[in-house]
Amino acid sequence: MTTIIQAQQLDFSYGSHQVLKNLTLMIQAGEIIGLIGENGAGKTTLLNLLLGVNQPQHGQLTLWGHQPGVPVVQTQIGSMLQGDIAVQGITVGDVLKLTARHYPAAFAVPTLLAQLQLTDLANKRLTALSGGQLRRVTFALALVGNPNLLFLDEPTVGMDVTAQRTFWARIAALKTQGKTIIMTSHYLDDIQQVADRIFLLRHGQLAFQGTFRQLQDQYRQVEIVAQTTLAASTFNNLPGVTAVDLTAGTLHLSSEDGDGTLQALVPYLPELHQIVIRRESLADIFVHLVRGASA
Ligand SMILES: Nc1ncnc2c1ncn2[C@@H]1O[C@H](COP(=O)(O)OP(=O)(O)OP(=O)(O)O)[C@@H](O)[C@H]1O
Repeated sequence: MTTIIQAQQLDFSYGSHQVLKNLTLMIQAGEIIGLIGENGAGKTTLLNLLLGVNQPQHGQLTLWGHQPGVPVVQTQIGSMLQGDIAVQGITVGDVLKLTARHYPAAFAVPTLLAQLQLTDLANKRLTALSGGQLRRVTFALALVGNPNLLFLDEPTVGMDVTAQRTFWARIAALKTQGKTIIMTSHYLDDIQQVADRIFLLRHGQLAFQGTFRQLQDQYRQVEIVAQTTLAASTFNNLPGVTAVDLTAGTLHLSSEDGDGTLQALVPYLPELHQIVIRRESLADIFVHLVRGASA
């Protein structure tokens, strides 16, 4: 495996506000990394360090063994940041052609436009695009250079359902081509589906890095859902139960001891119907982690 990104003990502050603390991470070629965390956790700040927009005050950061921001690195990176694109009076086709010139192995613009279903917008000026159309064009700008490494910050925000499907199909294709992708998103179901590894930033520190399966194993939460006429208080003190929600006859139990909770539920089975037991999703675990951190 080829290591593309290596960061050791990175610290970054805006003035006296320390945003990233002691970050150490390594990313291999071909990985899709889901970078998640609450608003303000430091995700965009980390992407900006990787792009060389800002420099860490402490620690080492290299991409392909080079400093961030140097030309040999930049020509291998495509990025789609939040509020990225300076809207100008030029057309979609022209801005893509201009961007493509900076890359040694760029795509032919008409081909890329067709793949991303943007051909109809080719002659439109950027100023005439809707918010969602502008996001789709920004994704095209990230891809046009045929880069090996992509930074995508909240890429699907504002995209309609069709555009999101085109986006995810493209991500799947990029993965089979061995591209490396670091993506932030608050749509955790999507991250759970696509990411090889998840990096969870909490208050500027990496609270977790690993596969979703490893995260599930670490936080052995299960969710038990059932229909019942029993009161919520029946379940509060059962072994392992960490949360009880009973709304309109539907019970949701979170448990950190699935076996223990299920055994304790046996006496209540006659009054529990349509029982479903499932391991928690990334979104569920995220809420527990964030709640735990602020408790
Ligand atoms: N240019 C800046 N100057 C000063 N502080 C900043 C600047 N940019 C970001 N911050 C602060 O740094 C912290 C991390 O911000 P960052 O944008 O990295 O968070 P994020 O995880 O990307 O959040 P979100 O999910 O809301 O996009 C926040 O407290 C933010 O207020």
